[in-house]
Amino acid sequence: MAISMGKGSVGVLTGVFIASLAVVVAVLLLRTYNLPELKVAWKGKGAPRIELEEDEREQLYEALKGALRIPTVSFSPSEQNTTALEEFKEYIKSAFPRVFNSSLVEYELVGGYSHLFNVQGSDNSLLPYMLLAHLDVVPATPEGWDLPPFSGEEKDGYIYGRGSLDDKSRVIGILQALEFLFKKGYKPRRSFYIGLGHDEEISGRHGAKEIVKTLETRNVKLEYLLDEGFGVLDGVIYGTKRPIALIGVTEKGAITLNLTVNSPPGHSSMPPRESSIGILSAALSRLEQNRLPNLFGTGPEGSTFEQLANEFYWPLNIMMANLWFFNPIISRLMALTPSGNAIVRTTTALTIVNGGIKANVIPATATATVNFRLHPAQTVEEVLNMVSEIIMDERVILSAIKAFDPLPISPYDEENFGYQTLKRTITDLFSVPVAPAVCTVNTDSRHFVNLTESVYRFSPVVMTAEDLGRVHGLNERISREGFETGIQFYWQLIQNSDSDTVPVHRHSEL
Ligand SMILES: CCCCCCCC/C=C\CCCCCCCC(=O)N[C@@H](CCC(N)=O)C(=O)O
Ligand SMILES: [Zn+2]
Ligand SMILES: [Zn+2]
Repeated sequence: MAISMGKGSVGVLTGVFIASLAVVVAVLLLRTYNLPELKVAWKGKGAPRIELEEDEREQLYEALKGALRIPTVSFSPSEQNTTALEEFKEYIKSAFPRVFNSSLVEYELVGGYSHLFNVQGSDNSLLPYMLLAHLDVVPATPEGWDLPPFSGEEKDGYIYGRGSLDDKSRVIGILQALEFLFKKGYKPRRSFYIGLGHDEEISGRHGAKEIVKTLETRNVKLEYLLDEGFGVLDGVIYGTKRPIALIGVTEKGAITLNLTVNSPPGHSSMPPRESSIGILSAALSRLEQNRLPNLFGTGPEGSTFEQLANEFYWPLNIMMANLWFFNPIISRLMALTPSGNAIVRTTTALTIVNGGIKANVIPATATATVNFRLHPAQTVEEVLNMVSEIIMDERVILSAIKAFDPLPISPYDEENFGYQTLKRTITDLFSVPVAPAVCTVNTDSRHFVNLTESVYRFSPVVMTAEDLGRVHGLNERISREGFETGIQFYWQLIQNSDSDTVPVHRHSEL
């Protein structure tokens, strides 16, 4: 039976369609332009800036350069340069005499080479907080560097060296800020700890974990903890109008999975139809081709982009403010770049492969290692199940040598003392918007979740995409100005943390 419509019905349908479209557009625009301003001004005064004399300024650069010259390299989980770790102990003692000799500081060595400082405040009713950093670095050879990686040399206003970003500038920055504070007669009201791990680059088992055990035996609870993170990102997030500070409120989980295939060895002149290397390669290829699902918006990354919506150029601002509508497009766009892809899903990285001993021998065994970084909405168990389904071959033996779930999401509401104190200090110093984010790499802070629910990751420096490539890469360096600003940050954060109340915003002035 044919359905016929009169001219009138068509007109009504068109009218309904146009009205619906208008409603959708109105909602999109309202949500975009009614977003609260990112608040960047605060009630009351924050800590004033440090005023440095010229000799003090030189002293802080020299302190960093000296630290960069000590090659505290973590080569592998079982090999560290312990001579350098010993030297580093003596170095910080001589570079920061006020910190080590103050009657307000209890200092102890933990796990052989890690350092724990307890700075006594005057008000025991306030929970202490903790600043965490690590003094070990990944290896570096001089090839490809403009200046040798362990020379601490300077060029065009930049101090070069392995660790100048990750993470010796924070180690030295925190100690230097405290040294200056003591020099000016500062006495903290709130107690705090400084923890300097010596094996973060190889999991923190003997450093950060031992610090945690030490504090746990003393029943210590923390108001908040701050460790390394991405910092103030300039031009890194596509489509943003100005630099953005991201505070890591969680970090991705991780699995290191070994794959092994055994098959009968033999002469290469009579190869089997399938060899251990062939079976393994097919499994690896399936893993790389079948990425785990795009989960954009199911973890705190949705909040990051919604909170930052006003910071994007048109039309991205409308899309970010309305993820309920544009999620399918944004999630696909994000997956196009490696850094965006790391945010939207559990990533799969093939990192080690081994097999074969001689050109005319069919090997008995082939092995590989795959490193997964887990999206906050997934667990180790779920990912391992998905991986087995993708490989679908019982000849491939799977064994997880390291696995942990994504870290809990730390609070970032207006009542949280740690988050708001950090946010205030960042906005006072850098005058940029601040948003919560997922940290896509792992840090020592993950060992501290039993001591506080408020674990944050933020490094006080402006980073471009090029700078991010220098972390663990070539020509790692920090500008003189960037380093000094970082010290300002800790100088102010320590004083702002003395407050017993949560900082309160007032309307944006930027
Ligand atoms: C005065 C202060 C100046 C501050 C300057 C700080 C500059 C830092 C800028 C960026 C740092 C980026 C942070 C990178 C963290 C990388 C962490 C990492 O690689 N973790 C490993 C952990 C490995 C493990 N075994 O656990 C990883 O995720 O693989
Ligand atoms: Zn680091
Ligand atoms: Zn590192």
